[in-house]
Amino acid sequence: MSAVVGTEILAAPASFVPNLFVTVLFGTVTLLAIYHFWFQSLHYVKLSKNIPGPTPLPFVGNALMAIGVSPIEIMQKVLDIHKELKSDVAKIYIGPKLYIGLTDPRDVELILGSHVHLEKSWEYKLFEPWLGEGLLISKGDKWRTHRKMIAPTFHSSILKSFMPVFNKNALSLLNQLEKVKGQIFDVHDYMSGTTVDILLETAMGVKKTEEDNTGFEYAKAVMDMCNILHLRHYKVWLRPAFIFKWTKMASEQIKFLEIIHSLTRKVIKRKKEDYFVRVSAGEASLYKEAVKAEEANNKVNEKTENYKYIRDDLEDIEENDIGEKKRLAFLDFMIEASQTKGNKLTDEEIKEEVDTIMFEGHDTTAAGSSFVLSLLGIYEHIQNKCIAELQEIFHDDWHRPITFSDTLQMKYLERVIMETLRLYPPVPVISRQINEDIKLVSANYTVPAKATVLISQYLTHRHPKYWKNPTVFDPDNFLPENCQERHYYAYFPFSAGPRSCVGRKYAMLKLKVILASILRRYIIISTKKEEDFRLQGDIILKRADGFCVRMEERVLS
Ligand code: HEM
Repeated sequence: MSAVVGTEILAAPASFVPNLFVTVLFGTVTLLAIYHFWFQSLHYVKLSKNIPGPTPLPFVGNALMAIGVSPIEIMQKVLDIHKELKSDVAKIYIGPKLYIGLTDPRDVELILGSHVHLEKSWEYKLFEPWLGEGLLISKGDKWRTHRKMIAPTFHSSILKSFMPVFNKNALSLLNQLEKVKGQIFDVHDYMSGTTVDILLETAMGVKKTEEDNTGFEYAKAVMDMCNILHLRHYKVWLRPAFIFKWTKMASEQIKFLEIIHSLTRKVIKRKKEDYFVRVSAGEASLYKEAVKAEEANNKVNEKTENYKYIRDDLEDIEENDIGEKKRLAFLDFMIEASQTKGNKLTDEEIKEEVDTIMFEGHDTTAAGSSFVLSLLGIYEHIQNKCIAELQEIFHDDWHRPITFSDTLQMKYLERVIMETLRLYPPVPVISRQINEDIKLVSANYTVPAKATVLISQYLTHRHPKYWKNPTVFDPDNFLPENCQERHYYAYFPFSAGPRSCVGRKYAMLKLKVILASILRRYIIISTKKEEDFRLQGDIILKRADGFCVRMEERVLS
């Protein structure tokens, strides 16, 4: 009896297992089929069906291609996919989220030139613990009002007054470089520290003390933060906060943000103290005059806006310049604005904008100048042309401070910088959230609402249809006669249109002073060829192999 019972008991699971297996299999297939039909019925999926791209898997899309891939490899992987697809429009899915890459300038213009597609994509949200809702990320009215306040604080009339600070810091940089003369070293470390110091003294109006090493520490923390954000961008499983918080990176992020924010807090505190000292000494507020000047300026802009196609709001501000002396530098303006009755600028908003300007203003120029030096070290004939131009400008007075009008004569150096930013754009990709369908120009495709558009300066700047020898470093690409016929959106290292970089004139001026100062003192020699550069696009484009150069004293004949 017991044996029979035992047999019955044992026999039951044997027939039950296949049933369970079939049920689970059937259930899974049904769920997949429902998901598939639901997914295929989505507006953005239907509309983007014919756009080429790697085949996505259900649920995860193409996200798995990031598994085990290092930050250096991911850039190469994306470039390989682009090469394989041979298309100016390409799609990729991360889970159910659709990303569309555009490389043709005519399509790029539809996005960047528009006053509608201004919203940054979700990926920028990962910056929020660092930059809050600063200008880079904010949207709607907040972005518009802050942009109107901040853009004029980088106007040429203010930039001219920064020349002594640029010169002083360039000299201090030369003295630091003296210590590594004749050795192979990573020039990026020096460019980072110097650009932070310059930003603090110009845009923030805070003097650095000799023993202060915050510039270097800050720059290092920014680089480490960028590494984390980049990893979270492409390893999408690290995106959700509830997963990220259990990783080692989360505790590191807290440490890096403390270094970054303690500098910005210190800067704002010092500046506020200065302000109250000035006010208690009975000095008049410069803010009201500055606002009056800006309002008059904006009225002129409103009048022109109706009939003039505006490519870039900064151009407009330049054209309608008034009130040379009335403008205030960035942080002076923000502090004065916050203290003026009726102004709604809060302390938190000031902090967000200071963090944004400090980040955008230093890492980009540090990378840009390091690429210029690497390239000049490789192409000796181009470096010699720069020297010939500098000799024309400075004649026998080779060591005197550089003036604003000298920089206007540095046409060849300007072309070298522009060509460097073409091949190695410090911001290699930008993205936008699309909220309505956009019919493209380059091909018969529509970017559907809800897609995220990726626009890569790196790829468009090397587009063979728009550049003669796309991968050859040739500053003559920017001779006026060679620019005339080229599409305006074939080159946009500073982005373009209403959301373009507010600091681009500042950046160009600073780069000219720093680079001309280095070239006057040193011969630059690179230890590697361009094809040996190992690029890493972690938010800001860098050389993963380091920006290694050697500098020797220049003896002029
Ligand atoms: C070579 C140097 C620089 C390059 C290549 C560069 C590039 C860019 C690019 C591509 C954008 C658009 C980013 C996006 O849409 O995601 C941008 C935005 C911005 N940049 Fe720069 N930048 C440089 C220097 C600077 C400097 C020196 C400052 C300030 C001192 C600055 C401040 C900003 C700000 C505040 C924005 C956000 C503008 C907005 O969304 O309205 N940048 N920059």
